[in-house]
Formats: sequence, C-alpha cells, structure tokens
Amino acid sequence: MRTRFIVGNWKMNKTATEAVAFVHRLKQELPSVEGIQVGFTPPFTALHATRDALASNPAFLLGAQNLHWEEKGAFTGEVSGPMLKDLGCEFVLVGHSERRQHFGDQDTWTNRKVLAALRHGLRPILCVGETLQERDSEHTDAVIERQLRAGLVGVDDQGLAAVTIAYEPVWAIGTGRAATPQQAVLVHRMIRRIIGELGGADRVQQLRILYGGSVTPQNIADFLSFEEIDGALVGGACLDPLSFATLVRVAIRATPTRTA
Ligand SMILES: O=C(CO)COP(=O)(O)O
Repeated sequence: MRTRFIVGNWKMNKTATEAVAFVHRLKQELPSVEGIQVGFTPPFTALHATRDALASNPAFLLGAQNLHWEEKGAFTGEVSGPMLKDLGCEFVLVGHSERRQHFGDQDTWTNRKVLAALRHGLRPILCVGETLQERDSEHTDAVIERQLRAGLVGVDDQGLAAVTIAYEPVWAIGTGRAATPQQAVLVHRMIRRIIGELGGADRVQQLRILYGGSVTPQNIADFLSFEEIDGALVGGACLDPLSFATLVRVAIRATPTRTA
C-alpha cells in the first residue's frame, strides 16, 4: 500500500520566527507520527529555521513551494534546486495554480521545473487542476491531461517513480468549497491511467495522488476513506498548529474502505 502523505502548504505565510513557534507547538501536539508522512512547505525565508525546528523526525519532510530550473546564474529573485537541496528539502511543489495564475508559470516552465527537481534529487509534486469555467464547460479531463503530459515531457520511468501529483481544482482552493471525494476520485483515476500511459505502467500503482482544495480536519477522513486518494495538500487549515495536528491525527486513523 502507498504511504499517505499530508502536506501543509504555507504559501506566503509565517516569518522564520513564527515558523519555529509553529513547529514547536505542532510537535507537542503530535509527539509521534506513524504510518503516514507529513510535509511542510514554508516560504524560502523560513526553510532553514523550519528544518532545524523539525529536527530529524523521519515522518516530517521539508519541501519548498517553487524552484527555478537553472542551477545558478543571473536570475534575480529566484531559488534553484541545489539551494533547496542544501537546505534539507526533500520535495518541491511545481505548477501550483497560484503560480500559474499570478506568476505566469506555463506548462513549459512546469516541465523544466519538474526536470530540474529530479536532476537535483528533489521529489516534485506536480500540481494540476481546472478552473470553475473549465469544469462547467466539461473541459476538466482535457485540462488535467494537458497539464500532466506537458509537465512530464522527458521524464523517464525512474523519474516518474519520484513524482507525486496533486489534484487541486482551482475553484476549491481557499473557497471553503471542497470537491466531493467522488469528484476527486474520478480525476485521480484518470491521472493514474495517463501516468501509466506515459511509461510508468510498472510503477503507476506506487504513484501518490493527493487532493487539495479546502481540506479541513472535518472533511479529511471522507477523502481518505477512498483508496484512490493518497493524501492531501492543505492550505488554510495547515497554518494553525492545533488545526493541522487534528487533521494529521484524523489522517493517521483513516483507512480506505470505500469505492466511488
Ligand atoms: O492551494 C492549496 C494547497 O496548495 C489549498 O488551499 P486551501 O486548503 O486553503 O484551499
């Protein structure tokens, strides 16, 4: 069975000082985490402090929210894979819809970022998701397929084994209007089929597909009751240590028993 993965995406929240306070409180609430992995993506400026505060708990993984595809050079304001790796990051988000919407991250860029992450030993979490307009016009499948295929150009079987996909419908992000687990399951199945076609047929059963968009301590169990949903990418509900700890505790107990 795939190990479930809950990732708290802090977005542009928390100073380094606040990050340390958060982690200390969270560790009090979650003295032991077994059976699942918990990831954190602080802003770049809080990565170092968060790493030190997390202090080698193997269930806790540090990640970044973005990277540039070049290793170094004249790219003012950017951060590269080797820089993240050096700080102890194990994974990195690529193609989050906020990057696509506000910062012009196009499919060709997400592809370069996925390849750069893999080159530097970081596991990419490739984020895909449709807007409300795309869903309403029944383009969800086509949009997700395009984002996946374009984002994974040139990724070989070995690379695919290191990739995680996050399905985050744009209309569900920060709106309090989560997708239903059944809606997510349908998209997750399609994602697994497409990745299988891309050449990961042998390994596709190991691929983790997370759901993101208004996940809360109240609805996480519902999502994780489906075996197609391997975890969650959590925004708003990850910022408060008590709320996030509750969510993680529920996730630890959740067992997949339903089919859509
Ligand atoms: O974008 C998200 C995680 O990356 C989801 O954000 P919310 O959980 O706030 O909807």
